[in-house]
Amino acid sequence: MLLLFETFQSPNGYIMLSFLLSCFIILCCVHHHVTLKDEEAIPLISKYFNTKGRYEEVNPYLRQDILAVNRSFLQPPSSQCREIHLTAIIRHGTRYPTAKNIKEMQQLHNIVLNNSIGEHTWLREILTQWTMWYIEDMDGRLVQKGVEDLKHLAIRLTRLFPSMISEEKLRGGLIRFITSSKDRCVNSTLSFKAALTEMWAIRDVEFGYEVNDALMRFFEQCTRFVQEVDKNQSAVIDVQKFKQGPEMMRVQEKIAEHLGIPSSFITYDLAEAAFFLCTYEFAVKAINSPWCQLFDEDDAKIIEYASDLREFWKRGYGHDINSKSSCILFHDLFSRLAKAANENKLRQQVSEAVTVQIGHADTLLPLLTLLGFFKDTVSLTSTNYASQTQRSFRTSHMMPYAANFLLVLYDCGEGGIRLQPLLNEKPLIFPGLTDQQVSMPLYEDVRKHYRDLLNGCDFEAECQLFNIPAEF
Ligand SMILES: O=P(O)(O)O[C@H]1[C@H](OP(=O)(O)O)[C@@H](OP(=O)(O)O)[C@H](O)[C@@H](O)[C@H]1OP(=O)(O)O
Repeated sequence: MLLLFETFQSPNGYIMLSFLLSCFIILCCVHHHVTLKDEEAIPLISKYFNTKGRYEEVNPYLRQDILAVNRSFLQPPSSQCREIHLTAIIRHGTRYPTAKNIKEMQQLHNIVLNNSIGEHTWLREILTQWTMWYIEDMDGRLVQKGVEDLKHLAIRLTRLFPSMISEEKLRGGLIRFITSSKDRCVNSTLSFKAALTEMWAIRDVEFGYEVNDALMRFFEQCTRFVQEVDKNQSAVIDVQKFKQGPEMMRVQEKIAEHLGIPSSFITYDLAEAAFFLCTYEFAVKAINSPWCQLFDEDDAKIIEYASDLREFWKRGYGHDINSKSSCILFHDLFSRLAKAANENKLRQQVSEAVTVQIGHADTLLPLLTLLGFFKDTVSLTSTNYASQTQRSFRTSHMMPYAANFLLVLYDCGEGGIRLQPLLNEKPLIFPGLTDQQVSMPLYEDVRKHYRDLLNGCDFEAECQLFNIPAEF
């Protein structure tokens, strides 16, 4: 220490010390700038992006390491537990806006560019320099980020469940892929499979997939849902009322003020289009777009609620048929669990170890609702926004791009057969199941809990237009 002190006492020592000090300061600045830059890249309102949100905002630890996993979440009750079946129902990855939304974006941008409307504010000046690059042909197609979303998810799931999603099981034909026919889902399926074949350098075998819209797009085939909800404006009357209500009117006025445009020009749809431009510029291009400057946190929470209100009444607890339209997927899931449990009981190889099903937010939300997840004590309505700020039914937390609902069946030996649900790689507790202590209840207890659905929930009966109660 004395020698070191003496060294720095010398003229050369001072030069060395100042050099080391300046290196340290530069490194701190670079680190701070990089961190700041990273933070600056993330819109402050990104946690309110509903189904237009990135997966990384639901699991922020992935921003530092996209392949990070936390096996401690799995918590099997004992070391005897081994996985015997895994079903993963996954929403496609990041996509372009739909044609419907692109039209609204174009309409908004044309108003911003029209010098004969209102006057120019500094933000409007910036937005007139922004190039409208979305075209209707994009129409919801998967983007490169969406390919990466599914590849990274596939790799994380092999790390979380190495005995299930494995080269041996893939080569053994024990992993099955089912997808919606939509381009974004098919390409998400191909991305998930490509991650596995690339990781294991499998070039000699092609692994197929099944297109099954009856399962993955059941909402289109449930006649009663289509007639009574999807095509029935009165089924979402609360959404319409909220869109015309005081909270949204204020958001639209603030957007108009920011743009120097008369508020009469900024309808709900154009306000939503501005919000979507912010979400897509971030999700697709990782840009904190000037469009995001049109909203503060309060505005974003209001627009988030409007979207949740729509999903609640169209895909969630608002109408019973919303969840009953997913009966076909529910029975498909539980019949596969029953088959795996039986094969395991007979000491046979489980013929379908892993099932990967790729669909939409509209696939997952009704199923989660049918199972009772994320249910609030009070319905979301057009008049209780203020009291619903802590609601469970919040698609920004549930349903980002690449959202995934997993059901993992375990054989725990003397601990019995157990079933663990996970959403977005985090464990869920089956709602209303008595033994809340374990995150992994007995499979039989889960079946007892859902026995009414298992014995009923008949898709044909539920979805026929004149729904005659089953007992007749
Ligand atoms: O508001 P858009 O047109 O984006 O709505 C899409 C759905 O997107 P989401 O509301 O879930 O963000 C899209 O669901 P996705 O999971 O496939 O992205 C759905 O397939 C599409 O038909 C649009 O739903 P809509 O209810 O028909 O507007």
